[in-house]
Amino acid sequence: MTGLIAKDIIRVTNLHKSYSAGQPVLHSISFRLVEGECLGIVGESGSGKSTLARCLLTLMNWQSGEIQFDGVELKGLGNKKLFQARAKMSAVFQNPAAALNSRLRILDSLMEPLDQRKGFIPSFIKEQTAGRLGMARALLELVGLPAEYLVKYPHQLSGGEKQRVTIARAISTEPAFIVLDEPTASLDVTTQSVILNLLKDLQESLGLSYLFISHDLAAVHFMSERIIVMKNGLMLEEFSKDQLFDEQRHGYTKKLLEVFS
Ligand SMILES: Nc1ncnc2c1ncn2[C@@H]1O[C@H](COP(=O)(O)OP(=O)(O)OP(=O)(O)O)[C@@H](O)[C@H]1O
Repeated sequence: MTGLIAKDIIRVTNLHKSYSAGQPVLHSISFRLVEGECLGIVGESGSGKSTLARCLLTLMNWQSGEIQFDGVELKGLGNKKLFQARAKMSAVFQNPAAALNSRLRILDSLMEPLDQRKGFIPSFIKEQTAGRLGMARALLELVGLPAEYLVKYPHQLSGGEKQRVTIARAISTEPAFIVLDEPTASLDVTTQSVILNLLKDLQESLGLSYLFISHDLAAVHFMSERIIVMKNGLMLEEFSKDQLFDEQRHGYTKKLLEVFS
């Protein structure tokens, strides 16, 4: 990236959010996420990470502040523009079992986003004449699953395999950015590390932009170039990966470091 000015994919300015009449759960949140980077957000349970993710994905409203996505202010967008913005975002959540319809074969769950965008072929699929089945095979191959899995149902897959499918689905439309909200929290330790490595490899090979959310500082440090620490809806600090162990880190960050595995 030397010599090039990276483009902002997300620019959040002074974001405030509260649920109904309750206490604010996000206070004055401001940050940017640039194209091709992984920005990590870490904080204990209840710090507001998922609320922030849901605002960015336009799954909920916020009271004040701006969220620009790819240069477009998201608040107040009409249906058509909102649909266009959402088509350029995707997400992988904690529980892959809930993300896959138990009555659909993997082929149909995997292809849901592409089925809605007839004629779109992701540029990373080399065989441009592959057809629906060919694209599905290529997507599974990208996440290390064999083509036989296309005819299986979710209950026939392990948690890690299911999460591979949701990752393949999330990248299938070549989104401008992907929210990864605790994508390994429901997996055993070995599978967590395999999935994190897969996500990192995909980011590097396809130039993906990630917002990676976790309560696990070690995972955030592994995945991210920059890290934001949140507590009680506030951004306590933001720093680059190599500054995590600096003496000047906030006491709360140092506490999170104590459980660094
Ligand atoms: N739908 C809701 N209605 C009211 N309050 C909510 C709602 N969702 C979350 N909250 C509250 O907002 C605060 C932030 O929750 P949020 O889920 O964003 O935190 P988090 O950091 O993602 O936590 P976790 O790591 O446990 O998922 C919490 O106090 C939570 O109780």
